[in-house]
This record gives sequence, structure tokens and C-alpha cells, in this order.
Amino acid sequence: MSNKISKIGVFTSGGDAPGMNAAIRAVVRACTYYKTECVGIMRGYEGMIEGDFEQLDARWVGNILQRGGTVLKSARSKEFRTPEGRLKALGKLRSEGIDSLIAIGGDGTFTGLHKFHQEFGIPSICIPGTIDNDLSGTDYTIGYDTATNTAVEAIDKIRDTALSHNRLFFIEVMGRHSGYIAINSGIAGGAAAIVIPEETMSFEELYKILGEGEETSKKSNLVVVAEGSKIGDAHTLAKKVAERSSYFDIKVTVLGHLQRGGAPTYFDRVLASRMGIAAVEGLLNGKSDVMVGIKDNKIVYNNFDIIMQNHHEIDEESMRIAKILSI
Ligand SMILES: Nc1ncnc2c1ncn2[C@@H]1O[C@H](COP(=O)(O)OP(=O)(O)OP(=O)(O)O)[C@@H](O)[C@H]1O
Ligand SMILES: O=P(O)(O)OC[C@H]1O[C@](O)(CO)[C@@H](O)[C@@H]1O
Ligand SMILES: [Mg+2]
Repeated sequence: MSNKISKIGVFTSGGDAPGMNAAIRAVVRACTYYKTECVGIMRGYEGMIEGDFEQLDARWVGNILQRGGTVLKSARSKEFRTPEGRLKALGKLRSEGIDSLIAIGGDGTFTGLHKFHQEFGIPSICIPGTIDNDLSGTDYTIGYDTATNTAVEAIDKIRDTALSHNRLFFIEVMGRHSGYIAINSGIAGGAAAIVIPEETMSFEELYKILGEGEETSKKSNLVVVAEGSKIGDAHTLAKKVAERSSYFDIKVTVLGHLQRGGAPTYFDRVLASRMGIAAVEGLLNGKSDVMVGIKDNKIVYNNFDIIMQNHHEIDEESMRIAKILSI
């Protein structure tokens, strides 16, 4: 495949995230600005395999900046994981004349694109779009700020009713392998305890924190639990506490997919706009097999293999703050 960039294919893949539309808009408008064609690939790798393409221009992406979800739709494709599936996708891209790719998604999306790039050499750049904020090589991923704000809003509301009834709530937030939403919504929402996959808090330690509430006659408490908690999800933890003591009136709320929807915050819109433009400029400047990121408020490009070898660690400082504040 030639390395001249004249027709970029853009797609969203994996879990949707608020701000993906702002990124699509920025990619398309940067293409128009640099007089490069842009084609939308619908439903991620599924649409690539089926040849489900849409010609995009600056007007097509009007009025999407403020909308949640993704106008290109998203999917998780089993077929793309197979060499046959990827070969089919290559055929469809070739017949459409797409010579380069921009993927907006998470770690799985990038792994797939990295493989595709290794096999066929197609110039490719990734934009981190996931509420999980679990990618190294960037301080923030698109959608994380919005999702965390949504979680905080929900926690505030639960606090009102928890206090009124002196109840202990276990609130589960998203993050299958990542505690980012949990730690920061927990700090911002004033949680008594925060359970995240990255930390090795035992059930006994958690119980002790709640027990200390018992000693200080604190009946109402909020515990924020990341979906990927290693000591059990919110329902399991609530059950274990109830088995141990009848002191607490316990309730569970699982926030679930409402964290993935809604209008992106200003932060996610600006982040997505900067990253979308940077992805197009990167491709036009000969970059490939890299992810656009933001570090210390500056755009950076990191090689895929480096991104994939590292996990975006939660900093010790956040964990320390959470502990001090839960006294
Ligand atoms: N090892 C792989 N080889 C080929 N394709 C892959 C691989 N891993 C993932 N993919 C492709 O990428 C798609 C998206 O990956 P995944 O479902 O893990 O979501 P993600 O991009 O990590 O987003 P999120 O975790 O935020 O939902 C998969 O459905 C699959 O088509
Ligand atoms: O909507 P699905 O496919 O069940 O995926 C849920 C997962 O996606 C994420 O929201 C990331 O997009 C994770 O936090 C969560 O575990
Ligand atoms: Mg992922």
C-alpha cells in the first residue's frame, strides 16, 4: 500500500464514550482543511469487514459536537480477531480507495489496528476514546471526564437519600479493569471507602473502615466500588457486610451504562477536538502505528507497542487523599 495519504477512513470501536462525536467532527474538518478525503467506517471493524462506508464532509458532521454516543456507531467484532476477517476488511478498504486509518476506541481497538498495521502496513493512528481512562501514554482519554461527572452527580443524589434514612450504600461504577472513575468520583462524592481493582484492599480492611463508622455512630456511609473490584462487586460486598452485622441498613446502586451516555463536558469536547486534528496532522506528517495522547496539556504521539506494554496506573497521591478524607 502506498504511503501517500489521500483518503482517510475513520471509525469508532469498543464501548462508546461521550466526546467521540467531537473527535469525528475534528478529524473530518481537519481533512477538509488539509484537502484530504475522509470516509466514515460504520460500526467499527464490523463495518470495515462488510464495506459499510459513508462519505464524510464538513457539513455532515455539523451539530454533533455536543451529542453523546457515536454517529458512526460502534461494535465489538469477533470476526476481525481472525486473519480471514482482517483480510476481508483489507479488500473492502482497497476497493474503496481508503489508504490510511484513524481509530477512536480503547485498548482492544488499538490491539486490532496494531495487528492490521503489522500485517498490511496501512498507515494508522489511534485516538483514545474510552470512559475507563485505562490507557498509558495519555493523561486523559475522551469520555472519562464526562463519565466521572455523571457518577459524581449520581453519588450526590444517593447521598441525600442515604443521609435521610441513615443507610449504607454500595455504589458500583464502571471500570472492568480500571479504578479511575471510582477513585475520582469517590473523592469528589465524599465516599467513606473506595474499592478499585488496582489496590489490594481486603474485605477485612473495608469492614474495619465501616466498623469505625459504627464506633463513631456513623450509620450513613457511601462506598464506591469499581466494577472490576477484586474483592467482589457491590452486591457481593453488601451481602458480606449484612452477613457480618445487622447494624447497617444496606442498599446497592449499580450505575451501569448511564455513565457512558450524555453530552460531553467542555473538557472532553476540547480534548477530542485537539486529538482529532492531531491524528490527521500526524498521518499527513508520516506518523503511523502510534496513539495520540495528551501529557501535561501537550499533544504527544506514542508507539502502540509501548502503550500496550504499560497500564495507566492510578497515582499514589489519589489513593492517599481518598484515605485521609474518609476518616
Ligand atoms: N487481539 C485482537 N486482535 C484483533 N482484533 C482485536 C483484538 N482485540 C480487540 N480487537 C478488536 O477491537 C474491538 C474492540 O475491542 P474491545 O471490545 O476490547 O474494546 P476497547 O477498544 O478496548 O474499548 P473499551 O474497553 O473502552 O470498551 C474488538 O471487538 C475486536 O474486533
Ligand atoms: O457495554 P459493554 O459491552 O457491556 O461493556 C462494558 C464495559 O465497557 C466499559 O464501559 C468501557 O467502555 C467498561 O467500563 C465496562 O466494563
Ligand atoms: Mg478496553
